[in-house]
Amino acid sequence: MSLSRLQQPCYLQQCPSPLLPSIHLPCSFSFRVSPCSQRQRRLPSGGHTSSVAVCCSLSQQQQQSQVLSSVTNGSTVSDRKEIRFGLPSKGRMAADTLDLLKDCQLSVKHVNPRQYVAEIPQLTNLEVWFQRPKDIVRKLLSGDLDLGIVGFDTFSEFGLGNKDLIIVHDALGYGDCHLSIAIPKYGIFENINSLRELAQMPQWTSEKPLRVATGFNHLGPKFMKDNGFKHVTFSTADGALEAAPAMGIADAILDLVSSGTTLKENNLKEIEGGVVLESQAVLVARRKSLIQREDVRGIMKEILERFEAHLRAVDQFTVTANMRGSSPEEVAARVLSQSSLSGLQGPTVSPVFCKRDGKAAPDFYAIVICVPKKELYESVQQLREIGGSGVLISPLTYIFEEVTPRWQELLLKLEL
Ligand SMILES: Nc1ncnc2c1ncn2[C@@H]1O[C@H](COP(=O)(O)OP(=O)(O)OP(=O)(O)O)[C@@H](O)[C@H]1O
Ligand SMILES: O=P(O)(O)OC[C@H]1O[C@H](OP(=O)(O)OP(=O)(O)O)[C@H](O)[C@@H]1O
Ligand SMILES: [Mg+2]
Repeated sequence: MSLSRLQQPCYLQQCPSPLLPSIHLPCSFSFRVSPCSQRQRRLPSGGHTSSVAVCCSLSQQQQQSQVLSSVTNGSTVSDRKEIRFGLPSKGRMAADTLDLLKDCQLSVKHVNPRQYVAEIPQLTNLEVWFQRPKDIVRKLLSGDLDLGIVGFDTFSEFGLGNKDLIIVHDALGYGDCHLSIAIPKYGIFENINSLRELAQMPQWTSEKPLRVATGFNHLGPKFMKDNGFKHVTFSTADGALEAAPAMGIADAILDLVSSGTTLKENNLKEIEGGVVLESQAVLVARRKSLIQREDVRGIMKEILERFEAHLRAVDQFTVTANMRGSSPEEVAARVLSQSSLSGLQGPTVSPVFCKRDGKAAPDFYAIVICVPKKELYESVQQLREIGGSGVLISPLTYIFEEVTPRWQELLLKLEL
């Protein structure tokens, strides 16, 4: 891997309009695209990138899409040969992402936490780039990354529904949270318990709109508009949004919730119909990379198969038990009569031979089944009821199916 051949990444910066922190719908933003290096960057065509400034009255989404498509359709996509995988550099997603890869025998070799490039020795020609989640999405759009792992919320907020981004695995099993609107429990909101009631409050007028604080400047306005809010303004901040109502800066907030503790501690409540989306970590890819490069598809398939096999296994135990019986069929029928013992594809029943009258004869049968972890005790009880003994429980690491369902779905999405 030659790092000297790597392009300097291109930063897409979102510059709040002078109106901020109060953004009125339709939001007005300006965006600047500039190379991160001081020098101008040579393009494969021999041209140079230059700063692009967009500042017009288009909606935020239209503006962002326009800038992003000029980046994507333009010339930032290099003819590099490496495959680039973006992983969260810090925050909630970082450690769990590395753990998942490790559990799938794809450990990331990362010598120094301040170094942003690493490798997965099992996957040749793959570079891991550690980036902030929102930058992973932006760099997938600009073609500077091919694959990535981010939260679905970040994917939706910064991906803007762009068709060049594909979700390859939508449930990696960590980073669970939801994006939700929350209002104070007190004052004029005391008896407001649904989004409908909030929208119908007579207090909101064009002179005095509902003020929402959010870091989700794309999803927030879209959600409120889709839900019939006419008089609403948005302000933004990088964190601690829950303070905004008590500070008198906002009436409501739209932010991520997982345990709900931050809302509770700040005297805020969620309301019926107020969930914008449910989120967890997702594996994403750039459509063009998958379509144009067989090697990207190959690596994607391997990562996806390992993820699927591991995530399918992680909630299951292997259960082995001995049962007396007259034949494998009779033992199987007894096992299948129990709701918690049907396993993934029915039980494996093997004769256990012992010596009887000088001959080897099946005396009892060993059964092997997979049971969901949360049904373990129930399964053991059912096994005992049908004559099972010597029950052994062991963890399950992978379940590889004949075909990987999400890979089949991906090929369909790619029309390949
Ligand atoms: N309670 C939670 N609050 C925020 N994010 C959560 C929560 N639970 C899970 N997540 C997930 O973690 C991600 C946030 O991670 P992190 O805080 O590192 O990123 P960020 O806030 O987008 O980055 P930055 O701090 O650089 O702005 C979210 O996008 C979401 O997918
Ligand atoms: O439901 P909970 O489990 O309480 O989690 C929700 C809180 O966590 C996040 O904030 P974070 O901790 O990232 O701090 P920040 O707001 O300063 O970014 C999020 O923005 C909420 O404030
Ligand atoms: Mg954060």
